[in-house]
Amino acid sequence: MTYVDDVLEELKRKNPYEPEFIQTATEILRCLNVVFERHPEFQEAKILERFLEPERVVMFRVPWVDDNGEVQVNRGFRVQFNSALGPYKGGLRFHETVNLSILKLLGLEQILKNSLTGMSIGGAKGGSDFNPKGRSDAEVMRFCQSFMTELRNFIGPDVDVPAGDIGVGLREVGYLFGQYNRIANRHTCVLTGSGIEYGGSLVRREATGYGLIYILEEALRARGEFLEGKKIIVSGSGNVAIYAAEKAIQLGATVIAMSDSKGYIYDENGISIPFVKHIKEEERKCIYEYLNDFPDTIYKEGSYGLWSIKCDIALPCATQNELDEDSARKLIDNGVKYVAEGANKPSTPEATKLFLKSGLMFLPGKAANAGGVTTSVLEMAQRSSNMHWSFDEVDSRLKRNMVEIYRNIDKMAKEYGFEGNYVVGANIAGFIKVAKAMMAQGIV
Ligand SMILES: NC(=O)C1=CN([C@@H]2O[C@H](COP(=O)(O)OP(=O)(O)OC[C@H]3O[C@@H](n4cnc5c(N)ncnc54)[C@H](OP(=O)(O)O)[C@@H]3O)[C@@H](O)[C@H]2O)C=CC1
Ligand SMILES: N=C(CCC(=O)O)C(=O)O
Repeated sequence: MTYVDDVLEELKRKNPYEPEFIQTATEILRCLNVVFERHPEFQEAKILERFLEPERVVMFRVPWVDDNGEVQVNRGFRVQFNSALGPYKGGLRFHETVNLSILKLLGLEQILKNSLTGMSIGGAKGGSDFNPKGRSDAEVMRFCQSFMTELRNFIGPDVDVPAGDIGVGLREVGYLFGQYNRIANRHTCVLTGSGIEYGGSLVRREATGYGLIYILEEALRARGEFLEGKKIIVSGSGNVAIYAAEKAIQLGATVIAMSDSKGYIYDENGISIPFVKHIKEEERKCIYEYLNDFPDTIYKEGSYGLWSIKCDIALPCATQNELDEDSARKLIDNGVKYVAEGANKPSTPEATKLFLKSGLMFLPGKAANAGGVTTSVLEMAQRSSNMHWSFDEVDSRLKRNMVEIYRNIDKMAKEYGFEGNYVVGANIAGFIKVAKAMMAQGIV
């Protein structure tokens, strides 16, 4: 048994009811054995034991009243995982599946993702089991106001700066922002992904999706390949999926399928992103509505079948564990050459293992979807300096950062003898920077 094996066994014992957290911790730790061979000092200082224990977890009651006058009660969380590199930074997720295990998975991933950006930000994640889908604007507002009334005790520009994630878009960030300003009486950068008119940054809405394509484009370029003419399937049709599809099409690819939680649409000639935007961003409806304007499009219920469509590139942009081993096998058998994760941990460990074994180019989410948090930090920089950069200025900084992330994980993978394995490259590159910061700051 290695040091990592011992730590993992103890982690499973201490967290017996957190399968999602253990799943992602296992993947990360399996990449780190080689690090501890070169850095025995990390083991002496118990860096790994401290890295895997959140610095703080808050859980709180969120009472609110629905449009029928009925009292509702939800549960809110903020997992402030690691601040060795700077103030906590990470999204808020509103979805009925939210629980501590999933938020610790996301928080652990966020530490490494934020480290890979090269920016001075720690890792956190939060949210609630509240599902905004089907709720009126007034109900979403009342929920957000109640949620922020409690969360504001734990966040701040130099402490913890949340942002959006599943179920938390421009509308939700606006209500959260308004409530914070009202009760804290401070107009400060306490949330990113805000509206442009009240201090938000251009490109933040597009950033995760655009950044995914920028890092994919760099990986293709390194192989003498281009997006031009490639057929792409994208899971999800939310913020990340829409803007990944938009940028891929701008660069000459064809997006032939997209999904939501109810089903997927497929058109070999290409999906109209402006119409998907209209359905999802403006009307907040199901992707099935796409057939109203494009009746020849194929629609299938259930998002799972999406992965059986033949494509060159697969971009899972919906949610964790949406792409399992069977789906990975279908993609590989159909000749997929590139997989880049827009979502957080969308590929199961078995699917990831199969992708890596098959030799295709696989970019893990902690590197590939870091464009969102990168641009969140650009938003913080603009707000603190009361500047407002142009779209092109922010977009070029985003692109540069995604290229840098790719080069860093590629270099680290080679340095540790795992050339082309970007899961190892990302986990080692992200971890070493955090570990060195933790060593420098003593036993805290
Ligand atoms: N927003 C951001 O800044 C970032 C987000 N991410 C990650 O990207 C992913 C998508 O987030 P985002 O686009 O912001 O979220 P959105 O809420 O905007 O969109 C989520 C999309 O995924 C679909 N979806 C949600 N749950 C499931 C499910 N269980 N099965 C199938 N489809 C599902 C939704 O379908 P439906 O419309 O039917 O609900 C929707 O199309 C998440 O993993 C998130 O953590 C990563 C980095 C940054
Ligand atoms: N949801 C996000 C965005 C986090 C942020 O912009 O602070 C993520 O990186 O998963």
